Amino acid sequence: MEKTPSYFVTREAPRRVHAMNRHTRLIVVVRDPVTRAVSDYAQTLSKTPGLPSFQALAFKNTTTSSSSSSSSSSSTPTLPWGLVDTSWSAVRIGVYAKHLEAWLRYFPLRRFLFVSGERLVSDPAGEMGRVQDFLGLKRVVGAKHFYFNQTKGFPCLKKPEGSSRPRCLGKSKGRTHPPIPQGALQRLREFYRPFNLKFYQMTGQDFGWD
Ligand SMILES: Nc1ncnc2c1ncn2[C@@H]1O[C@H](COP(=O)(O)OS(=O)(=O)O)[C@@H](OP(=O)(O)O)[C@H]1O
Repeated sequence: MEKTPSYFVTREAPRRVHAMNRHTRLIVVVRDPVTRAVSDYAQTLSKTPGLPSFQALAFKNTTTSSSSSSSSSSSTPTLPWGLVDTSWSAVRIGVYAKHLEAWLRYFPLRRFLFVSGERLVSDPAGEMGRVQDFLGLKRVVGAKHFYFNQTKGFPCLKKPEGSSRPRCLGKSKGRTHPPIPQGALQRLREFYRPFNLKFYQMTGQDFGWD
């Protein structure tokens, strides 16, 4: 088993994984692409003080007002958040339908399991049940292995193997997200909507992100 999030969005990865073993089972954890973009930004921000704002990176030609500087009153006003900048990786990675398209050229859909990032938090045992079934394993990990840690705000493991103490994921998982203007989030939501719908169609699963 290997976990490398960037495989999903790396052009050469499907061909190489297929060449290595065409029977490979592929598990993809996906969450709302808007929240994912903010999470990605929060991670970069924690390592890069002075990083431009989320909206400066997510949109091309950002203006903060809907009135353009154009002297012509008949000209179309500039949209507050401009065009979404798909060259920014935090935005690009969330276009799941595009990435999946590349993988489906090499692997049939039955080789994939799509895990909902939201349900992994709200119902970790349920999602882990699906993972075990998909891998053809006996259901060993279940509800009794998890508890909700109020301080962390996430589920944690009761007792990992070889330890008598509970264990949560590290500080870099489940960070507080910086505040982002509502309008910017709304604009991104609109941008992702058609891609999300395509992704639901491709996978036969509705992740409920809209
Ligand atoms: N149990 C539990 N504990 C803590 N965090 C949890 C858990 N389950 C899922 N998550 C979510 O995992 C997000 C971080 O995972 P990443 O995919 O960014 O990890 S990685 O950097 O790719 O390894 C992290 O995203 P952020 O909340 O944005 O930090 C969490 O929301």
